[in-house]
This record gives sequence, structure tokens and C-alpha cells, in this order.
Amino acid sequence: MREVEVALREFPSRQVLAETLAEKVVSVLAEALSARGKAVMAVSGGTTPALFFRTLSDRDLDWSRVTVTLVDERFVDEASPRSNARLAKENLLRGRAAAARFAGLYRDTADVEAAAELADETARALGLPFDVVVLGMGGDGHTASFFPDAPTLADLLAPVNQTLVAPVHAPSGGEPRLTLTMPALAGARFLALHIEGEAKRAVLASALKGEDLPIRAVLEHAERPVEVFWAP
Ligand SMILES: O=C(O)[C@H](O)[C@@H](O)[C@H](O)[C@H](O)COP(=O)(O)O
Repeated sequence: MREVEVALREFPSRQVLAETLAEKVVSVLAEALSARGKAVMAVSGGTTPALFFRTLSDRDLDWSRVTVTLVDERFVDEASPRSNARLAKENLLRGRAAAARFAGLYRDTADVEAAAELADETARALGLPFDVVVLGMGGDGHTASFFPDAPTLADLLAPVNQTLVAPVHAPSGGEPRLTLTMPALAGARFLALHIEGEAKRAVLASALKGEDLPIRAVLEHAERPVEVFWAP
């Protein structure tokens, strides 16, 4: 079992967490723009990030040189309330951040495998390492679409992967999924895990103690210490 190193930051409220995470993300993106003239950020979907997204969207940054992509996506179009692209566009790509470019993962193809091939080309064109990756985590210890019941979980967790975007079929994930693979996550210049609530704090604690959860694999392979942002 490889050692993991995390910086656990606990906040008194979800609002203070959102403000602090937004401030950190802006500083990393601004440094990327200054150093390389462009920046790439991958964000997660689900229910946790909305407040963080809205807080970040109002921050002052040259958003026109930032590309926002997704850590994972459900194989649905933006008309679906399950769409992470829809969540990002409604909550993050508004206000000042409306100027950012968006590179989603969903493609209107016959199956999720075909969509993953196209999204993989897009992700490659963005270039690694991404500057910012913000992960969420489910109550089962999944992150991205690395679901414990995914038949391809071992491939998804492999530190070396020839593709940056993979299709996922996991009963617990609902629809077929599209997910960034481990290299795109583990190599991030700033890798954050944003979780809220006591239940997820306990799941993280189990992972830190060595429980073999998908989140633990990401913590183990992260090239830099993962910064955990937690609020009750
Ligand atoms: O598409 C998704 O669902 C997310 O990217 C996923 O990895 C999410 O981060 C966790 O499932 C936590 O989701 P909640 O924030 O809804 O608990």
C-alpha cells in the first residue's frame, strides 16, 4: 500500500469553504495564465459543487484564456437534469466566468464508447497536466466515475493509461459515464477534493486508514499532495 499525503482543511460552513476554494483556484489559474498564457480546469458534477461554482464564477480572472472541462459526465445531453455540463454552464460559466471556454465530455453518438473516443481527442488537445482538478466523492468512496462496481475499475485506476477519457458502465453510476482517467487527475498541478457532510468525512477517514476505495487510489497516485476541502 502506497503512502498518501493530504492536506485536510476543515471549514465552519459550506459558504466559507466555497469562498476559500474559489480563492485558491483563482490563484492557481492566474499563475498558469502568467506562466503559460492559458489554463485548464476540470471540475466534477453532482450536487456538491453548485455553491463553489457560483462563488468562483464571480471572481476576477482573465477567463477568456481558461478552458473548463469535466472530470466526468453522464451519457446524457444538456437537456437532461443529470448533465454535468448543464450544471457547470448554469452555475460556473456565468457572470465573469461566462468568458471561459467549455470543453465538455458528452458527444451525441450512438454509444458511450464512441463519445469517449471523441472526448479523448478533446482532452488530449487540452494537454496535460491540467492546472486545476476538483474532485468530488460519493458515499461509496468513488470519485470521478471510478465506481466500485465498474467492471473496468482496475483500468480506470491504473496510473498509466493510453486514453485520457474512458467510457464507464457501472450499475451504481446510473447512466453510462464518461470519465477522465487516472493520469489526467493524478498529474494536476492543483488537485482538490471537495466533500461535505459527516458521512463523507468518515469515508475519507476510512480511505486514509487504508480501505481499498477508488478515492484512495487517486490519493496514492497523486503527484502532489491532495488538498481536501471539507465542511459539515
Ligand atoms: O458525475 C458525478 O456524479 C460526479 O462527478 C461524481 O464523481 C461526484 O463527484 C460524486 O458522485 C459526488 O456527488 P455528490 O456531490 O452529488 O455527492
